[in-house]
Amino acid sequence: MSQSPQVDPAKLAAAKAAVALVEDGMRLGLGTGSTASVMVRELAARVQAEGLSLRCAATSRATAELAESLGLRIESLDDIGWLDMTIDGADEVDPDLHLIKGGGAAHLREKIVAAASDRMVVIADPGKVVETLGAFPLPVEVLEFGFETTRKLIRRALEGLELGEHDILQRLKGSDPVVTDEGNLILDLHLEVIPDPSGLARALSCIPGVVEHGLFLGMCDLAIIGREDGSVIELARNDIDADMLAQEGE
Ligand SMILES: O=C[C@H](O)[C@H](O)[C@H](O)COP(=O)(O)O
Repeated sequence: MSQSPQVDPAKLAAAKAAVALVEDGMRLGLGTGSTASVMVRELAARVQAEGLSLRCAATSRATAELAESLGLRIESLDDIGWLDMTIDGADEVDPDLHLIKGGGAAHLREKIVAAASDRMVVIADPGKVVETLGAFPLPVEVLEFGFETTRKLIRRALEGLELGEHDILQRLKGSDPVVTDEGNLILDLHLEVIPDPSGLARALSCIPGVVEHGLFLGMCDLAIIGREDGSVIELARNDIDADMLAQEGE
């Protein structure tokens, strides 16, 4: 159940700090991705050591499989009903704690789980902290039906927001399309910068073939940024000094 020796010390520091927030009896959402996996391992170790009684919902099949392999029991979100806290990773975190998520194609389930939680705690390394969202391509989960039409409608929406011409690329694994846990496809929007995340989120949500986009706005309550030396910085909204964190990440 211990972490592998290669685990990133910054991710481990963030994961440990988040797991320290877990209390006996809590209902927890477990995120997806490499940082969330480190957290799931830390959580399983704490549960085993302290005999904590938790109810856990997973944000992906991969997380459910990992958690169960470590002895954590996973229940459906609907059976649990509501969660005290979700701990998840992110691809980008801005000074308002707005996020880009979905680098692992799990943002749809992640958003549903986060929305059903009293508190969303994000764990990340300093490289995820940005002044403005958008360098990480924004994942958008879309239906297979009318896939190219949806891509055109997204392009039109970007033009309407004066975001100009940008690559909107289908996510592939090798030469095969990435298919999400819900059986949908992913388009990655290479925007470089998103000056108005709320406007873009609204525009994308209006497109019928869009199932969910990876902008998490106003959902994150606390970001725990791990550092290589094992310490962490905890950020509430408007607390982020991206330059300082970037220097520490070098
Ligand atoms: O779809 C995946 C999730 O949103 C992940 O939480 C996000 O991509 C961060 O993953 P990682 O911790 O591997 O960088």
